[in-house]
Amino acid sequence: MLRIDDLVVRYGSAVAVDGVSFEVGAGEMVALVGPNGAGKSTLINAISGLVPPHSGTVACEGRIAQVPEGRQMFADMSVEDNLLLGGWSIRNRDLGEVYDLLPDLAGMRKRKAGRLSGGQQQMVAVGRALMARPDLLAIDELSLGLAPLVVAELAEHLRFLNRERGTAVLLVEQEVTLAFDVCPRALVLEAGRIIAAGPSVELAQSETVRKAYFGDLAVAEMMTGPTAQATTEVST
Ligand SMILES: Nc1ncnc2c1ncn2[C@@H]1O[C@H](COP(=O)(O)OP(=O)(O)OP(=O)(O)O)[C@@H](O)[C@H]1O
Repeated sequence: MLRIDDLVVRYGSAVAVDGVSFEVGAGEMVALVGPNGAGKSTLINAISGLVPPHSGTVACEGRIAQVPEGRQMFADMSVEDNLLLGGWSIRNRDLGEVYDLLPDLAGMRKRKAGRLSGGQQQMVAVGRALMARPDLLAIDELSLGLAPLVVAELAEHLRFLNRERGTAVLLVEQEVTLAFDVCPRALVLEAGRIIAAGPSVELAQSETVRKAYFGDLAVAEMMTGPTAQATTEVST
């Protein structure tokens, strides 16, 4: 449903995304990981149309909605008003589906968004994106600044959305373990290029990926146990 071909994004003369190509199928959950400055946010912003590409194409069969880095709540507005802003582009004022999918939001709908916890705000940010009735949810850093238990709960909500509504997810995430756990397939970006791609369980086993990008994180053991086979394709 999403197809990226040879995408290049520049900031002046600096190349932030350097010839990236990949696809996300309908209802698929794909993680985009990589070190700081790799170009993850730039790539997701280009996919959402927030930054213009220098060259290449972004083709999407359905609607994309983004959950931005840092959540970007309208702090003085209520949760409900923040949600309604998410439906603005398609004139959707029906909050029912979002409250069905994320029932906690209904309970806090009159509260000011700025007074909520980080985890609650992230849930509002996801709900706000869902108001656009997206076929693909592009999430920039779900776990940013949140406690592990809160992140685990949000991840469960994502899996539920994907299962119940078939929403595809492109998850940009610093927390590699989380990203690999939530998304069956992953892309590893470095210096604007995809340097590895494949099933998350296999990427987690890749020595190259682990050593170069995730230090000593025992991602593989956490996900699959130490005996799983490494079959990932890694290009340099
Ligand atoms: N608005 C901008 N103007 C100029 N350069 C930028 C801008 N935004 C990002 N960059 C640069 O583009 C490169 C990619 O940045 P980007 O934020 O996309 O990476 P990232 O992988 O999301 O990093 P992080 O995980 O730290 O958010 C970096 O070198 C960054 O300094």
